[in-house]
Amino acid sequence: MIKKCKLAICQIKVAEDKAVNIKHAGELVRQAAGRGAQVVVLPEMFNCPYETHLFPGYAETYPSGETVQMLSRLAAELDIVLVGGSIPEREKDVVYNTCFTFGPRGTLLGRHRKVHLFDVDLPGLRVQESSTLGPGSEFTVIDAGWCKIGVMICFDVRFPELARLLALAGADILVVPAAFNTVTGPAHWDLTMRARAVDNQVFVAAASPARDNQGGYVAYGHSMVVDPWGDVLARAGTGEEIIMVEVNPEKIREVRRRLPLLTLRRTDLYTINRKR
Ligand SMILES: NC(=O)CCC(=O)C(=O)O
Repeated sequence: MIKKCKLAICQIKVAEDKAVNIKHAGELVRQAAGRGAQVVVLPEMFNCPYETHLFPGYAETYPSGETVQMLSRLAAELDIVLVGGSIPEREKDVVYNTCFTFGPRGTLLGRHRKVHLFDVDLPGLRVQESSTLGPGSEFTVIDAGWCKIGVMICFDVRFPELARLLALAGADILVVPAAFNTVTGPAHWDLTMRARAVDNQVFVAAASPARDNQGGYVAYGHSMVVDPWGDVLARAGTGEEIIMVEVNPEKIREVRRRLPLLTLRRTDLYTINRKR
């Protein structure tokens, strides 16, 4: 079962230069660990501007890629669980939007490839992730020692089915490296993160890049941690920031004992039988 732990989110500004991004992410992770964080989370595409046409050029392979090497080294050196946001990852001819999580010995604890690609056509926002990315096809729950972490990458969080699967598989915290934007963020960021927490009575930790108004895609910011009751424990502004909370397992137990949603489900009714 989950133990008390300190979790930090590094809301970092992403630049064009991959090497600069890797170095800068390392500096913020170091700061978070220096403040006592045992679990540190980075945002979606933290080593690459969120521009779909750039993903293949920034992509790297596991385990030789420079970003994954840095994440593994840093997790070992700082003795932390490092949820490495996401990066473009290449395997054979396919590029994935992938989150690598490393443990205190620098070993890979889990790899989540974004399952739901962000293909949308909204007023002021057209994105087609599937033009350069392939979708993952597995769900990911990581035993991180302190807690079990279910990983979803950004758009994945809009699909309650995935969050429910992760919770039923034992996740205590849904960690969401994300890059919502200034179109959908104001309408749905808080709502969606809080909804997944309340539905599943888990913690949700959502990590965004800092906002860069000069960028082609303007990230929303406002990284946040929500508790199993839906209360927001910490919320960043739009600039660079580290937010930190203590995750207390008692909160999951208390909320589930008083309001036993997961045990009161009527799973006997939840299949559609079409009668002709
Ligand atoms: N990078 C993403 O998946 C963005 C998802 C998003 O902004 C949303 O509204 O959903």
